[in-house]
Amino acid sequence: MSAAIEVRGLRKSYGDKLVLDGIDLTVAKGTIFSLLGPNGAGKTTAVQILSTLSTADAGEIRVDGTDLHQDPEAVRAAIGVTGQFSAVDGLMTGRENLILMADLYHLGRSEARRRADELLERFDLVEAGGKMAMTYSGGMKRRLDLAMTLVGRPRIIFLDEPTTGLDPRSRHDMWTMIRDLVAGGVTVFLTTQYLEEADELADRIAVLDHGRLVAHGTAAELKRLVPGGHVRLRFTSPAEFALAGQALPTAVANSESLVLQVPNDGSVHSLRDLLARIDDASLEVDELTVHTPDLDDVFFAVTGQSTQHEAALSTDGTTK
Ligand SMILES: Nc1ncnc2c1ncn2[C@@H]1O[C@H](COP(=O)(O)OP(=O)(O)OP(=O)(O)O)[C@@H](O)[C@H]1O
Repeated sequence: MSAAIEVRGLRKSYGDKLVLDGIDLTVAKGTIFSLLGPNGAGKTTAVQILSTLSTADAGEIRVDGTDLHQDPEAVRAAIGVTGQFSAVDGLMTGRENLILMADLYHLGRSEARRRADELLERFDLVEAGGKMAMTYSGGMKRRLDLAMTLVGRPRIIFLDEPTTGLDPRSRHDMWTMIRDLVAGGVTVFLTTQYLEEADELADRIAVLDHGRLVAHGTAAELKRLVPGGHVRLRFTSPAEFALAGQALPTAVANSESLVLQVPNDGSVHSLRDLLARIDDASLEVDELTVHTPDLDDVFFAVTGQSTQHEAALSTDGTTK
């Protein structure tokens, strides 16, 4: 069985700026693949090339078994793209937007209406279907946008940052819809800046940084790339902090924040052991938190960038 997407040696520059520097990737049919990277890493450029909207400088690309250079039309017929910029016309109702899209696929009048109603139902837009799209919330617009992408029944869908700017509730709704799509046999190529999103959804993840894939694998494989977890102990008194440093010699100390990071795998056994040592030394710990490696750690390890900015955005839901 051939892969849904196969890319070898993909390169792209804008002027003298090298944006994609020899990318290789394979996306299996019926899976969610996530291309993860910070702002400006080249994610949108990759999606634009794979979806025929832009051309590569070099590289071999097969989408749905078709060589993209030889037959871009066949590729276009197999894919759907939902980008950061919506195809939704705000002056038309949701239903009219869907019917217009169905007309572009020459579905015929009654089939177009039937398909529009089916998609309104599926994306929880039945009530909103008769209202102008400009009155929709951000989450509703994204759902309509995705519904419009599905009118042509694509086998492969490119979702470019589908939840950027959505509040946490709408983001979770979108995740459910993406999972449902894949359960129906569709392949999803998802770009995101949110580690949590890739962790939740993706079967495989590739991390793009400065035009190169710096890591790839399942979320679990990526997490294994970084050293094990730790327990973070925070103290209020510098004297107590110094004593703790002596009692726990393997800890990494930050004397400014009075924090010790003690290597620990987070198991009950090793936590009990650590608590016993804290007790034996009669240490007054102000705060104790257990930290197991997550994709944030991987991201930091492979790109050298902190994701605190993205993490903050992913919880408050504001736009990037
Ligand atoms: N048409 C263009 N002309 C010139 N430079 C471009 C063009 N499109 C993108 N770039 C540059 O290429 C780099 C990668 O951009 P791209 O939009 O692919 O990144 P991204 O990972 O999708 O970022 P974001 O998360 O901000 O969307 C950026 O430095 C950008 O300024």
